[in-house]
Amino acid sequence: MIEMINVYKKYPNGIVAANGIDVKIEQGDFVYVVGPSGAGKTTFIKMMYREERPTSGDILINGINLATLKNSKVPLLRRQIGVVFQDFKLLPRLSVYENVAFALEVIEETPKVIRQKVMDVLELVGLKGKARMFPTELSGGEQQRVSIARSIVNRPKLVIADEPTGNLDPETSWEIMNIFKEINARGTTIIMATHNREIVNTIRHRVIAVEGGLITRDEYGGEYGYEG
Ligand SMILES: Nc1ncnc2c1ncn2[C@@H]1O[C@H](COP(=O)(O)OP(=O)(O)OP(=O)(O)O)[C@@H](O)[C@H]1O
Repeated sequence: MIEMINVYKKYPNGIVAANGIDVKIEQGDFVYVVGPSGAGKTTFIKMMYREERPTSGDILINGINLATLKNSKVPLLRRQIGVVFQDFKLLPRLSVYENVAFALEVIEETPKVIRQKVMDVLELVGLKGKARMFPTELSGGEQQRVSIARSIVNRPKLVIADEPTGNLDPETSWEIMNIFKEINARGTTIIMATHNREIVNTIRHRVIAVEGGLITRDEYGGEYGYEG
């Protein structure tokens, strides 16, 4: 379970990107975070994996308070949270297999366990046959599949995605959504910031709307509700 209590975030330039956010997200929820550009969506989700620290307030993830968590404990936290970005952030010199294995190797898994886990997730995302290829040899959709495989290889209970379909064509975006659906069906919480109105209005889930650093709407099965 994730809980934010009166979370406030002011950047050094004086911009307030979170202005007293209170929210609870239960294990297994699927949440879209929507809102206009500059509303504070990325800040909201960055605070959930401690990419940003709140200026004040508490952020509890399964009992761990991210507001006070020591920097030395952040790598351990990150292994429990999968993160997916709009621009994939794959390592260009590593193969598909190595990009995914990298996340496991840092926790000193045995080669046999690594191989099994990597091939299992590559199968889940439909890329088992492309394990030896390099990111530049893949389509955008395939690169996003690798990035999703990497995010779930440690079997995190939470996957956070910031505009995961932002660089993809509509058909590929639906395919990527199917993978998130599969991950969510296994009990993993998904928190996804998105500008994709069609997806939000078609595959209905909880919608948290952020505007001016505040949650202005929080609705199960809600609509996208913005023009942009
Ligand atoms: N590192 C930073 N330093 C200073 N200001 C920042 C920083 N990151 C974001 N901001 C500001 O905080 C506000 C919220 O930004 P944020 O990226 O969270 O919005 P967003 O809703 O994700 O926008 P978009 O949909 O365009 O990605 C904006 O005014 C932005 O300029």
